[in-house]
Amino acid sequence: MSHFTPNSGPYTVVGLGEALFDCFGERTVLGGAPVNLAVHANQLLCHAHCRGVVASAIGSDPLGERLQKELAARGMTTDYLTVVPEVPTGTVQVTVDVAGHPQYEITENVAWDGIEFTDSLAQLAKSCSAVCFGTLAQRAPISRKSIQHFLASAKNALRVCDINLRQQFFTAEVIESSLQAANVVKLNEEELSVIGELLKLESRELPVDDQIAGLQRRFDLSVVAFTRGEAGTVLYSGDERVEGEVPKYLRQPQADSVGAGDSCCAALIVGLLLGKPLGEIVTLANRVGAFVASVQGATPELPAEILELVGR
Ligand SMILES: Nc1ncnc2c1ncn2[C@@H]1O[C@H](COP(=O)(O)OP(=O)(O)O)[C@@H](O)[C@H]1O
Ligand SMILES: O=C(O)C(=O)C[C@H](O)[C@H](O)COP(=O)(O)O
Repeated sequence: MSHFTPNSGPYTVVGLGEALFDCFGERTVLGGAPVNLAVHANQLLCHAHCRGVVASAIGSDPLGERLQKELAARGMTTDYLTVVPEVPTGTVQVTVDVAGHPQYEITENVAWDGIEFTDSLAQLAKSCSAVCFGTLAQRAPISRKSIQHFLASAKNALRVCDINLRQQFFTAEVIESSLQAANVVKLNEEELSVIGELLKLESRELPVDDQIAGLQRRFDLSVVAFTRGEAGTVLYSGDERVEGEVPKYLRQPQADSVGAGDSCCAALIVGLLLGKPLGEIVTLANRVGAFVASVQGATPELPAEILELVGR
């Protein structure tokens, strides 16, 4: 595949996988890459009667209830959250260095490890416009199977793999099958290097552009998004390589870059669905990512000047 042809909407963008709370000491905030992604896609698209949706599982506990309330407060459906009563809602301990870069300690045996492929998820898979998934939620077999089923059923959708390699929770096999199932991939330099090694890509010792060309040759990818923190995002599609200006937002005290990647990925998906040129998409992705990196937490309200870029 060299290009994705968007349909005319209305669009449903699904964040599929871990739904959890990021814990910064005593402060706990909504998190999980698929949740962050869906919240931002919902903000960017809701003016056009489109939506971001979280497909995950929560425990039968106060954090599970809070997760439902937080999504509802953002005007989002909780219909695709199943309850797994025996285990807790997911949590992640986040530590942030002086530059605002996070490190994650992800709790095991939690509700999002047990996402079942229910009839309602099967319907969602058939009807959604885009689904974003990663490797972390595939660490346990129940969720791994459901994610694979979902992707196999989402034949007409943009299937975006935000690879998000976390701790020891990935294998070469999961990376390989995820890249096979995807038509768009988002990754950063460290992830590119780990993937190159694990999949024994011939291009793994070459400069980044050549490594990405190697990835494009090996997998059927319409777009590769390469994220570089404050240096901004680069998009690769066919022979095109597009980068853009990275805006400067005043960094708030206590700012952290948690969620910058997820929000940037949401902007990428929205831009592709709306059929925007790659140059406009990279501008939007850089703005959204830079804004989220300048504030505390992963799911802030986006400013009007960003929403206007998608035609609000
Ligand atoms: N400190 C920053 N200043 C400006 N833009 C940023 C900053 N951090 C992230 N971004 C934007 O967000 C995108 C994704 O952030 P990054 O932290 O690189 O994601 P990932 O989670 O994929 O490693 C970057 O490519 C860039 O566009
Ligand atoms: O789900 C995970 O993988 C987590 O570790 C929880 C975090 O909320 C997000 O992942 C943040 O993701 P970034 O946008 O890459 O900063």
